[in-house]
Amino acid sequence: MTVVKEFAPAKVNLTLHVTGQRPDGYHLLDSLVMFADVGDRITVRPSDTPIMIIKGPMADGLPRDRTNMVARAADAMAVSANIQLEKNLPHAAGIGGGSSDAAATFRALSEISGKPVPDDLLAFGADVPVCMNGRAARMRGIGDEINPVPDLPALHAVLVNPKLPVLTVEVFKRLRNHNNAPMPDDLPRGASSRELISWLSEMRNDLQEAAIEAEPIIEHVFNTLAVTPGCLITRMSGSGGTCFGIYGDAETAASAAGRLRQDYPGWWVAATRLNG
Ligand SMILES: C[C@@](CO)(OP(=O)(O)O)[C@H](O)COP(=O)(O)OP(=O)(O)OC[C@H]1O[C@@H](n2ccc(N)nc2=O)[C@H](O)[C@@H]1O
Ligand SMILES: Nc1ncnc2c1ncn2[C@@H]1O[C@H](COP(=O)(O)OP(=O)(O)O)[C@@H](O)[C@H]1O
Repeated sequence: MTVVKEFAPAKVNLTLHVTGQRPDGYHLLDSLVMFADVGDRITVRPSDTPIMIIKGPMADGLPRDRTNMVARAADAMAVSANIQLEKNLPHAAGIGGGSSDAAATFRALSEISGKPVPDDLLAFGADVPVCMNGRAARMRGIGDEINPVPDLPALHAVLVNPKLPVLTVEVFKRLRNHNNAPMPDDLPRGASSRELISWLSEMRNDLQEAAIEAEPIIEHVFNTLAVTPGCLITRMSGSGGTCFGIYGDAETAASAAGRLRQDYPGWWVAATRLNG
């Protein structure tokens, strides 16, 4: 029997500039996005009845009905399948878990059925188009303008989430400045990792203040990461609460992650490579 497996990587917003707001309330963004080597896993098998099985360390609390992003993607494709979601990423965490799951489901169902994925991926969430692409990209518009940025160096990072959900809509609601400067036109393509990190230090996540207001523990997560040995830069991803630190090599990142796990057993901590 055909079995298709797809990886749904965590999305990391290295930068997230909010540059305007449309009359319908949606915000214009300018974001440099990379994808991690940690993520969820989707396994799809043909089945006469649609089945969704959710397991994995972060499965608790996820919707198990047809509102789950995996089920939404399957229903939109009108492909009956047995879909297993191994949930490894925290949810409502600013790392696009639901969007990445939807994108992986679209890819897998397209492969088993031969059907194309829907044209309007944005209708499933502002992060779904960039997750469908799955590679480092500059994301603009409200998430619909995706330009691949192929020549970035890989980065060694630690992702930390305090396991408190942060709702994206609540963060945007608290945002006071809706018109901030975009990133420079030219991104540091072909840069070394040191050069990229130095460039990032001039960039922002414009949602950070609003996210901390919504969930003050994010500031603690951020400050805790910032003082881990070898941490070169600390940022928040998306609308939070996941923060990340970047390190010079995989060993330094792994040792920071080990220390954080020991000190904060209630937090989700992952050492990861962000792929360029
Ligand atoms: C902020 C970002 C940055 O990558 O990441 P996350 O924090 O979700 O990971 C995304 O734009 C989120 O994408 P996604 O989580 O798919 O958002 P959606 O479900 O489409 O929107 C949730 C709510 O966020 C607000 N929203 C979202 C995107 C956008 N460009 N402007 C907005 O104002 C709207 O209030 C919307 O109702
Ligand atoms: N497969 C899924 N994985 C994660 N969240 C999902 C999924 N399906 C539906 N959701 C819902 O989507 C919301 C956003 O979750 P997620 O995509 O993880 O966060 P974020 O938008 O912060 O990146 C949560 O409230 C969650 O309950």
